[in-house]
Amino acid sequence: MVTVVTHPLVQHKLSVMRDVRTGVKEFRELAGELSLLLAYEAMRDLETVQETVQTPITQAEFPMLSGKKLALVAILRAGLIMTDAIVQLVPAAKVGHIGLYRDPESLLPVAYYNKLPTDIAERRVFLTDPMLATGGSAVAAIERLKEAGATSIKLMCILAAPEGIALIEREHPDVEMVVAAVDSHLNDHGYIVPGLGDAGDRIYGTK
Ligand SMILES: O=P(O)(O)OC[C@H]1O[C@H](OP(=O)(O)OP(=O)(O)O)[C@H](O)[C@@H]1O
Ligand SMILES: O=c1cc[nH]c(=O)[nH]1
Ligand SMILES: [Mg+2]
Repeated sequence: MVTVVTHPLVQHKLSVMRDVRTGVKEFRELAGELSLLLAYEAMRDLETVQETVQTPITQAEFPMLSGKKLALVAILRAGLIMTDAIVQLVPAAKVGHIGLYRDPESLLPVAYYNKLPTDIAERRVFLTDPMLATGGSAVAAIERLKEAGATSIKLMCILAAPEGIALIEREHPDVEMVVAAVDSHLNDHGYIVPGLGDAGDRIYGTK
């Protein structure tokens, strides 16, 4: 299942990120802001329980977060910008990192790092990567998470291609996706069209 966050604030920020004239500083800031807005939607179904709170006026019952604890997992590099932002909203969440880069010729993911919270099986996992293109990187990351025992995984992306969404739905139908937009298609180099270019390079200024 995929949820597209159509809120005008999300769409405006994404449109500015797409603009080739948007520089590193603004791109990073927008990616962080968009991540917070996506997390607001992705975490909509977090469980709460009524707890007694003493306000300055009286005592009453109010909702507090309950249920499974959270883990934010970034697909390196680009996913880091998202977890760095989202952890501000959920400071008790543990953060994991899965290092993958996409081989430019084969477009297949190459793994170089894996560090996950040891109790990930007991946590709700929010996996972040700004770009879901062929879906190969996200599928590889989900496999690492499931091998480590994760049973509740939501994938958060800024931009997705139909090809990537179809692959996740086929390989991991239990993984819900929350994205800001679904673009038209992939070009011959596996880039999302119209897209926003190479997210990692635009975040870190490496090209
Ligand atoms: O869906 P896919 O076809 O696998 O492509 C998407 C992947 O490509 C980009 O990472 P990249 O390999 O450029 O690495 P980086 O984050 O280190 O820049 C992006 O951040 C995703 O991880
Ligand atoms: O369009 C794309 C596809 C993969 N990775 C990116 O950063 N951008
Ligand atoms: Mg990557």
